[in-house]
Amino acid sequence: MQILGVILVALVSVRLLQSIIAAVQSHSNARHRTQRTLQLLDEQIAAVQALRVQRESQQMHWNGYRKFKLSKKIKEARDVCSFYLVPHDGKPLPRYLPGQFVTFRFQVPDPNKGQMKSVVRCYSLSEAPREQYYRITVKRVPPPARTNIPPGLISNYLHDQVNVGDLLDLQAPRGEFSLDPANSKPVVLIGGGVGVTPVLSIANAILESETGNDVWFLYGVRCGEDHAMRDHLRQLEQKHENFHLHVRYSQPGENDLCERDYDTSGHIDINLIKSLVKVTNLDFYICGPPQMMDSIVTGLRDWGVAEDHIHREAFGRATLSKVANKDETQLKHDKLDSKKTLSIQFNRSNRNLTWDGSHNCLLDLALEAGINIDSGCRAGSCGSCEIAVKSGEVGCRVEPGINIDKGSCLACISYPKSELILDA
Ligand SMILES: NC(=O)C1=CN([C@@H]2O[C@H](COP(=O)(O)OP(=O)(O)OC[C@H]3O[C@@H](n4cnc5c(N)ncnc54)[C@H](OP(=O)(O)O)[C@@H]3O)[C@@H](O)[C@H]2O)C=CC1
Repeated sequence: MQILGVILVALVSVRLLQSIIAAVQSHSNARHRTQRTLQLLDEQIAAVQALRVQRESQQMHWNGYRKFKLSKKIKEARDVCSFYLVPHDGKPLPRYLPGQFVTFRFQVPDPNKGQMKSVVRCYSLSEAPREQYYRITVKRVPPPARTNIPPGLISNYLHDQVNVGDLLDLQAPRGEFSLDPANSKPVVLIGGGVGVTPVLSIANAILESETGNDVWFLYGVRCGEDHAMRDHLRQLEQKHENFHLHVRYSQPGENDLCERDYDTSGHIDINLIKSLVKVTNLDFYICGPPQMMDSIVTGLRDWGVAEDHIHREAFGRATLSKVANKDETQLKHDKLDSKKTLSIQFNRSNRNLTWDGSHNCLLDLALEAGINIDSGCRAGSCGSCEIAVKSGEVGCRVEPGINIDKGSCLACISYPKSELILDA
C-alpha cells in the first residue's frame, strides 16, 4: 500500500512537473514570440525612419552651387584652419556620409590677366554629419622648396582672404570614400597630415552612433606644431573604450614629449598597423600624402587584406594609382592603349594636339597646351572637368566616382583609345 502511495505521489509529481515545464515553455515561447515581434517592430520603425531621413535628405539635396556663409574660422595647428559654413538661405542641410567632400567654386583674382577667374576645389568634410553646418579643415600649401611652382592658390586665399561673414559657393557633398556608421564594422582609420580630415569625420560619426564597433585611429604628422585636433582626439580616447588612438610623429620637435604628445616616432607603416590591429578582415580607410597611401596600400595587400576592404581618398593627380575594381586584363589592355600616338582635336579652342602617352590624362594634355578646362578633385570625383566627346573613344584610369552623361568623359581620369574630337 505504501509502495502504491509512493508511486502515486511520484506519478502526480511527474505530471505536475510536466505541466510546470509545459507552462514555463509556453510562457518562454510566448516571451520569445513577443521579443521577436518587438524586434521586428523595431526593425520596421528603423527602416521607415531611415527611409524618411533618406527622402528628406534627397529633398534637401541641391544641384549646382548654393551660397554658404563662413560662420567660424578656427586655427587647429600651424597653417591648418577649420572653416564652419552655414547655408545662406537658412534652410536645413542634407545628411551626408562621413568621409565625403564638398566642391567649392571661388572667384579669385587672376594675376596674369588682371581680372577675376573661377577656380574649383574639393575639400573633405572634417566633422560628423551635422544638420546646421559643414566644416572643412584646410592646410595652407606653401610653395615647394627649390622650384618656381607657386604656393597653393586656394588654400592661401582661404587662410588670408576669406573672413567670417563672407559668402562661398558650394556643391552638395559627395564621394565614395565614406561609410554608413549604422551599417559599419570595426574599422582602421589612417590619416597623414591634413589628410586626417575625412577619417576624423568617419571616426566622429561612428563614435556618435554608439554602435560600439572598434575604431583604430592611426595619425601620422611631422611634429607637435602640425598635430591638429590633438585635444579632441585625446578626449575621444578617454570617453570611448572602443576608440584606439595611435599618434606617430615623423620629426618630433624639441618640446614634443613621447607618450604625452605622441605614441611613437617614424612613419606609419604596415608593421605598426599589424602590431596594433592584428587581423586583416577589417575595413581600412587611408588618406594622406600619396607616398604614404601607396606604401600602406601595398603593405595591406601583401598582408592579405581583401581589395574591397581597402579604401583610399583620391584627391589630386598623384593619388590616382588606386585601381577601383577594374578587371585586370582590361586594365593591361587600357595601359597599352594609353601609349598610342593619337590626334586629339579640341574643337571649341580650335586646337589639334598629339597624344603620345607622356601625359597622365586629357586634362594634363589640354592644360599644358593652354586650353582651359575647369577641374577640381583631379580624381574623377567632382565632375568639374566633364567634357563631351564628339567622336572617338576614351578610357578611364579609375572608375569615375560620379555618374556622367553618356558621350562625355571626365578629362582628369581619361585618356584616348582612338583619335578624338572633344567639345573643349
Ligand atoms: N581634405 C584634405 O585637405 C585632404 C588632403 N589630402 C592630402 O593629404 C596630404 C597631407 O598633406 P600634409 O599635411 O602636407 O602632409 P605632410 O607632408 O605634412 O605629411 C604628413 C605625414 O606623413 C608622413 N609621410 C611622408 N611620406 C610617408 C610615407 N611614405 N609613409 C608614411 N608616412 C609618410 C610625413 O613624414 P615626413 O616628415 O617624412 O614628410 C608626415 O609625418 C596631402 O597630400 C593632401 O593632398 C588628401 C585628401 C583630403
